[in-house]
Amino acid sequence: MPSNIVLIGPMASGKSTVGSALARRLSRPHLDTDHFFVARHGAIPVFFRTRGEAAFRAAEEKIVAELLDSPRPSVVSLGGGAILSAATRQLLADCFVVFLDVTEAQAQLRIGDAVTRPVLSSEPNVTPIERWKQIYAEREPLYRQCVDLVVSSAEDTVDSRVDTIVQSMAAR
Ligand SMILES: Nc1ncnc2c1ncn2[C@@H]1O[C@H](COP(=O)(O)OP(=O)(O)O)[C@@H](O)[C@H]1O
Ligand SMILES: O=C(O)C1=C[C@@H](OP(=O)(O)O)[C@@H](O)[C@H](O)C1
Ligand SMILES: [Mg+2]
Repeated sequence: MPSNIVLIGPMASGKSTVGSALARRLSRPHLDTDHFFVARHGAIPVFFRTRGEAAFRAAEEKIVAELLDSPRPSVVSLGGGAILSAATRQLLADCFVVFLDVTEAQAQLRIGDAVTRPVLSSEPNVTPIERWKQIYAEREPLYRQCVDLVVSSAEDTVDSRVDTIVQSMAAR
């Protein structure tokens, strides 16, 4: 079994939800980088407003590095933009990296009003789902660079996604 399993993908692809279920299935700790961020720095939308995105990315990079250095093999759910950091992408080379894909229609149902994800309201006159699409297009090459397993958007339930990840790891 690889040391850390890391879930990456766009906002609302299910990284936090699937990560939690996968960790339960494997009896591993679940480390969600956004939860650690909030515990250390407070709410993400407030941090974006007061400190800006560059400060968020720097703090996020530090938290990801700390969590990937955990002494116990863990399931780590990253925030959707964590792979923007070259240092983070480099650390992922030693992990089993799972990209959770999601369609625009699924994302639209799942992002809600986007208040908790400030990058979706960063452009005036662009709706959250339009912004989600733009960001996904910008980041997709980076996601694909890092990945060991792609879980297709056709695998729609949390349980089927967990099954696919466990089976793929067992086959290695
Ligand atoms: N496979 C799924 N089917 C239906 N809803 C899901 C699924 N995965 C996640 N969700 C829901 O979508 C929303 C976003 O999921 P979340 O795990 O927070 O995504 P991420 O961490 O990738 O942004 C949550 O409300 C969650 O309950
Ligand atoms: O994609 C992004 O830039 C972000 C994704 C969020 O996490 P989720 O992908 O878990 O929603 C969170 O880290 C922050 O709002 C920024
Ligand atoms: Mg999340």
